[in-house]
Parts: sequence; C-alpha cells; structure tokens
Amino acid sequence: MYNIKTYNAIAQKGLDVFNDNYKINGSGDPDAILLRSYNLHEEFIPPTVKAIARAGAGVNNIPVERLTEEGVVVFNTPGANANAVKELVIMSLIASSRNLFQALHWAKSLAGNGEKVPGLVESGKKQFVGTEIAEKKLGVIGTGSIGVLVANDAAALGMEVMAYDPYISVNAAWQLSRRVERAMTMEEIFRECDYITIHVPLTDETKGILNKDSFALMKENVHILNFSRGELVNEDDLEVALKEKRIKTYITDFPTDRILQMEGAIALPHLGASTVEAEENCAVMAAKEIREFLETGNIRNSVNFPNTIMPYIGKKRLTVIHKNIPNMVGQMTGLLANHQINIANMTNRSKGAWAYTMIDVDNGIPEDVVRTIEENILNIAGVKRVRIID
Ligand SMILES: NC(=O)c1ccc[n+]([C@@H]2O[C@H](COP(=O)([O-])OP(=O)(O)OC[C@H]3O[C@@H](n4cnc5c(N)ncnc54)[C@H](O)[C@@H]3O)[C@@H](O)[C@H]2O)c1
Ligand SMILES: O=C(O)CC[C@@H](O)C(=O)O
Repeated sequence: MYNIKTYNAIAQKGLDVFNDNYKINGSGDPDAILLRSYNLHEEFIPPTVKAIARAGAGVNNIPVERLTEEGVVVFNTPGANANAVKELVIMSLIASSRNLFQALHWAKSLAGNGEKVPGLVESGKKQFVGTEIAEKKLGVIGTGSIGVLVANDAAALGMEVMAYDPYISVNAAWQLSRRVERAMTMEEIFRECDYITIHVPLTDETKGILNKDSFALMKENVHILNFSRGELVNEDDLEVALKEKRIKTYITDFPTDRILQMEGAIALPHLGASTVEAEENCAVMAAKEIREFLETGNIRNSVNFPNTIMPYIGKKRLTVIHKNIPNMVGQMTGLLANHQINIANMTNRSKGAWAYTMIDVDNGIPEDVVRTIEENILNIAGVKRVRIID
C-alpha cells in the first residue's frame, strides 16, 4: 500500500488515477507528494518520500536541488496546462490594447444612474479608445509549451511575431509557425516590439530578466505580459518605468501588494492554469507519473533525474539512484554476478551529476539474498537510493 500526500486542490480525476493500492493523505509518512503551487521550501520532507510531482509546469516552489541530493525524483507535467495559459494571454493581449479592464470598471461605476446610463456611456467611452493588435509586433521570450502556442495564435491574429529562446527544443521548433521570426538576442525583442510576453521558468538565470536595462531599450508605451512568475521582473524598476509611462501596461498573473498599487499594472489572481481542463490534465499526468515510478521505477517527465523507461515485465527490478561517475554499473553487476544472478534486462541513463540504473533479474531469488544485494549496492560509494520492485 502506498501513501500519497497532497497539497492544494487536486482535481478528482487525477486522484482517481490511484487505485486501491493507494491511500491519499493516509496516516504515516508518505511515499510521494502531489502538489500544485504550495511552497515546499520550508517544509520537512520525510525520507520515505521517493517522488514529488508538480501538477503544473513551474517547479520553483519545490527545493529541487536539495531533493536531488537526497535522491528524490521530482516530476512536472509539461504542456498539460499550456492551452489554458495561452488563452488567457491572448485575452490579455487584446484586453490591454482595448483598455478593457479599466473600461469594465468604469462601466460598472455608472450603476445607479438610471436612464442616464446610455448617454453617460456614449459621452464617456472616448477615454478608453484603444489600438488594434493586428500588424503590431509581439515579442515572445521563451518558446516552450506556452510560448509556441501564444506565438502561433498571435501570428494567426495578424500580428508580426518575433521569438527568442536560446534553448528551444526540437519539438517546439517543429511546432513554431513559419510566420514567427527568430530573434537572435533578447535585445532585438526589447527594441522592436510593441508587446512583450515572457514564458520562461524562474531560475537563477531568469530572475529579474526584465529590469531597468531592458525597460530602457523598449519602445515607449510597450505592453508587457507576465504569466510566468512575478520574480522575472524587477519590481523597483517596473514601478519607475510605469511612473515614467515608458511601459503602458504591465499585465501579470502574480500580484504583490506593491504591484496592486502601481498605476498601469493589471493583476490577475494566478488564473493561468485555472480551467477545468488544465487542472484535470495536470492532475492526471502527475498522478500517472507517480504511479509509474512507484510501481515500475520508470521515470517520465522528471526535472532532476533522467527520463528512463524500460518495459516492466513483472520480473524483480532493482532501481538505483547514483552519482554519474565511472564504474557504477560495473560494481552493481559484479555484485549480482557474485551471487550467480542473471540479468534479464538493464538500462542506465544520466542527467548532469546524477544517473539512474534499472536492472531486471529473474524472480525466485531468496529474500535474504535480495536484501543482502540491496545493502551491498547501497554501500557502493556514490549510490544514494536503492529500491527493489516486484
Ligand atoms: N500563470 C500560470 O498559471 C502558469 C501556468 C503554467 C506555467 N506557468 C509558468 O510559465 C513557465 C513556462 O511554462 P511552459 O509550460 O511554457 O514551460 P516550458 O518548459 O515548456 O518552456 C519554457 C521555455 O523557456 C525557455 N527558456 C529557458 N530559459 C530561457 C532564457 N533565459 N531565455 C529565453 N528562453 C528561455 C526554454 O528553452 C523553454 O523553451 C513555467 O515555468 C511557469 O513558471 C505559469
Ligand atoms: O496550479 C496552478 O493553478 C498554477 C500552475 C502554474 O503556476 C504552473 O507553473 O503550471
């Protein structure tokens, strides 16, 4: 029986992925954690936890580096909420151009004026005259799951689109419309675009990527959209740029008290992935990743360990998380050979400083021998975790 601890509201469809062999938030220490935006950085994570799945894309709420050192596999759900975010970004692009948020607020303020309302509307609407997005230039920073969809749809709406992503995946490159122009530097985006939308993860490299230097390069009256993470933008610099009216609108999904008080800033309450479809897609994908890992050892969509898939045919499987250093596999197979154990199938993959090995052996090996092998493998320098699955 496995115990899964959840944080945040996880869609029922995702929880339904777990069968009778699982308890959700049962008593005792968990085997895995399933969460959305809950901040795990300050949380005690018991050593029984083998996997953590983020039902979403960003993993900045999870102490990934520390967990990697502890041999805990962290998963996310690439692309599962991309369409939801894209739709909100396209809506915001148009809404910011047409001053829609301010206009709605003003129209509501006319309530109580009785028959005068139509006249007040006609005389007051001029303050909300906007611009059209067609033929304007949109810069997309980061063309992963969300950025590609935004770029393609904006192009289809008649915008000129320029995209920057020095690490673009082959898959994303295949999906990008031929109408999207490639920027070789972020500066090109800053200098040329009327609208800039950012779709990169929050990392040490991207923190504060939009700051006074980038604002200084931008066209006057630029609209900036940030549906990725608040910390990508330097708030001090943003405040100045908005005051100086360099930036016309800053639309974000990540309000802070300060941003809520800035004129020209429009904040949504982190709604990007809040659709029934996205919540279900993410929860189902995350739950499946946890189940597959716990039941077969296979790793799919991990952010800190190599994706490693080997068909599980019901044989006893040893899974080993270890440092990516020479002779690890040799030492493990040597130990098995010492016990006259034949290897049926094997795989070894690495990601940076870490590696993962799965070895299938025939069933019927006495339990005490299995335990000895487990202990011996764990004693190899560089091995972090060993699991026997049968
Ligand atoms: N508002 C929401 O509810 C919501 C929902 C989903 C995702 N997000 C945020 O959006 C981010 C992007 O999501 P995604 O699904 O597109 O992720 P993704 O991993 O598919 O794409 C991220 C892209 O950013 C690129 N990138 C990384 N560093 C870069 C840099 N320095 N310059 C330019 N490009 C860079 C990567 O190459 C990748 O193509 C997530 O990390 C998350 O923080 C927010
Ligand atoms: O769970 C959510 O609502 C937000 C998820 C989003 O921030 C993500 O990074 O995917």
